[in-house]
Amino acid sequence: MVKYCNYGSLIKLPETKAGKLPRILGVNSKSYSILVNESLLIMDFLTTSGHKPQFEEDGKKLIVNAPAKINIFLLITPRRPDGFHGVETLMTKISWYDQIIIEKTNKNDIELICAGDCWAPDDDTNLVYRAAELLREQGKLRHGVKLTLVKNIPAGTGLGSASSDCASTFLGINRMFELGMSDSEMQDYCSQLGSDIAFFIGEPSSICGGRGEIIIRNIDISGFKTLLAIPDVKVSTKEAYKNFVFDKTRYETLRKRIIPEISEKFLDLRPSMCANMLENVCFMIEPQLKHLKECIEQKTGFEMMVTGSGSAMFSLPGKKAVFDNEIITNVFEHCKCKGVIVNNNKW
Ligand SMILES: C[C@@](CO)(OP(=O)(O)O)[C@H](O)COP(=O)(O)OP(=O)(O)OC[C@H]1O[C@@H](n2ccc(N)nc2=O)[C@H](O)[C@@H]1O
Ligand SMILES: Nc1ncnc2c1ncn2[C@@H]1O[C@H](COP(=O)(O)OP(=O)(O)O)[C@@H](O)[C@H]1O
Repeated sequence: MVKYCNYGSLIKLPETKAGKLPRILGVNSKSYSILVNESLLIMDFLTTSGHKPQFEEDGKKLIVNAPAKINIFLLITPRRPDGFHGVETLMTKISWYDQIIIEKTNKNDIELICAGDCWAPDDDTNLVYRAAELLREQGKLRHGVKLTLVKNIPAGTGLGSASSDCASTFLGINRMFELGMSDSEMQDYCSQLGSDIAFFIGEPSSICGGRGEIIIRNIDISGFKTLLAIPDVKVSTKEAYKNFVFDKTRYETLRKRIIPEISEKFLDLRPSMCANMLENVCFMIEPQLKHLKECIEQKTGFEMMVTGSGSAMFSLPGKKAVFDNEIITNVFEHCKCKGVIVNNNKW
């Protein structure tokens, strides 16, 4: 069976034992094949992902598009008494989406189906399930609901897809069941389930503080295009924070450079606004990512930076730069990594 999708083509290999084969199985000039569970995924080295609306209706189904994010800057402060680190971050949503399809059912429970090219847990640890469960516990959701998660964005890449899926589930259930919850009510629920979930309820770009759950202010960012590198490696957020060592001098230097740059409400993003205090930890956990960054930078001339706790990286080459798809495809083929070109998300 071959399935075509924007992330690649999926060929089911029912006889194959997943653990016995290498991760990258073959490479040609436009694509490469890797083994995911028991399926062979044929990936184009470079794809583009365009803008989608937040909600789409399909008969009785509501489709919610859940955008990924990048952290333009991510400053981390020392561990707090509650075990979390403080953060100061500018997050912006991008035009690459998972989807949550919501349907009413007559059964008095929550059903979760995981579909799409990428893995997500298909049990009650999935943040899509947990959002619906929390609304049931709170007495807000009184119907049965079927939730189908179409997972296009790989987890553990710092693109926030699990968090976005969760926020989108609150938004979708609120809309479909006419619960009348305000954004701030939903953001309170989001904060109970994770640190950077509340951001996805709100505006396209925000500076967030606290452990990530406090939206300090929204910022209008002018349209941008960014090149994402999506390595075939995951980095756990928990592991990244566990290994983080606070460097006061570095924090103060970065803060002095970045904060004056973002004093205005309307911003043209520039590479000088980018910094990520988790990048070194990410490279310590997965050293091949540092080599990958160097490889892409050397071949494209674009500076790449890790988003969140990694493993994905992005480049902001500036307004006038043009991405030459053929050159980038060659670079990603050489560096054995997937690239996605995306825009800013408009909502
Ligand atoms: C690093 C960031 C940057 O935007 O994004 P991702 O890389 O995950 O996308 C976020 O801070 C991630 O937020 P989120 O993914 O919601 O993390 P959570 O589920 O709340 O936390 C997972 C674990 O990371 C640690 N953690 C998380 C946030 C924080 N401010 N300090 C921490 O020490 C805690 O050990 C926690 O148990
Ligand atoms: N809807 C979901 N999609 C993917 N992963 C999920 C989802 N819900 C819960 N998870 C869990 O969250 C982990 C990914 O979280 P995290 O590392 O913070 O992601 P990211 O770095 O991509 O933002 C997964 O390994 C998985 O255990």
